[in-house]
Amino acid sequence: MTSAIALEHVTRTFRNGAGVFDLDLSVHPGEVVALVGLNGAGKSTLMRVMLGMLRPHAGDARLAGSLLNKAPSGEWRRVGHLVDYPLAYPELTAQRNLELSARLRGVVDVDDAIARILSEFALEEYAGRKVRALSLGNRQRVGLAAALQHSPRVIVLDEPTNALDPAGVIRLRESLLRRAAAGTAVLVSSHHLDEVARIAHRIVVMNAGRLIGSLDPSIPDIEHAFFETVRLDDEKGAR
Ligand SMILES: Nc1ncnc2c1ncn2[C@@H]1O[C@H](COP(=O)(O)OP(=O)(O)OP(=O)(O)O)[C@@H](O)[C@H]1O
Repeated sequence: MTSAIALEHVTRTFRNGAGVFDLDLSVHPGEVVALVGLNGAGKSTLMRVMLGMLRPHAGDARLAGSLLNKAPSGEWRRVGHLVDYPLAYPELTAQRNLELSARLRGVVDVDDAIARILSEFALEEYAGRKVRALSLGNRQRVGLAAALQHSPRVIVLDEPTNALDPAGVIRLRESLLRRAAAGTAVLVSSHHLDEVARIAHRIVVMNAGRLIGSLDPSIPDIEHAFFETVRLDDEKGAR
């Protein structure tokens, strides 16, 4: 099966020597892959390379089998992502922001898509408010709504539960599980190990810019397994 999105031997470093090194990672349609790692491990950098926001120094990034710079625009329209900050114009209302982002993605029935996503993320009462006047969590909900309203076939979310309240976390979990069950490929990073264990088919561990192994989401003490994996890798590096 062609990967929905993939990195092959990707390296991208920064001037200070940090970055990501020789990464291989594929996410297939219908699969939820969680990316976990300590602060600075390289999760956001990996996602930025995967989305074409950073050009790799070595290796290839692919979308639906095509190199990113050759992927048809129709494939890009089927990508939904939230990396870094929610992409919203603060002076416009939540509704207007969703409308603009839906049009950019070629959504046909914009009103219908917005009504659905507002309900999915319980944003109806905030639709008419300017984004700058929303709470952090509600701004995050608007960012997620903008990333998901066009029913993407590939979803990449960097720490999407940041600032969400428990109800928001549950809504997002249900949304991602439903989308994956319908064939969408999902890559999500998080520091909440128990939460990702609930939704991920695979949990991939990053440390110091490398992928160092995977964790079985069904194991009982996922936090212990995570720290043990990182500790063993650090010990190897120190030898
Ligand atoms: N633009 C940049 N210039 C220099 N170094 C950078 C840049 N972006 C990231 N880095 C470095 O690359 C490494 C990986 O950062 P990255 O943000 O990908 O980690 P992360 O796993 O997403 O961390 P966190 O969990 O804190 O969000 C870090 O050491 C970071 O300081």
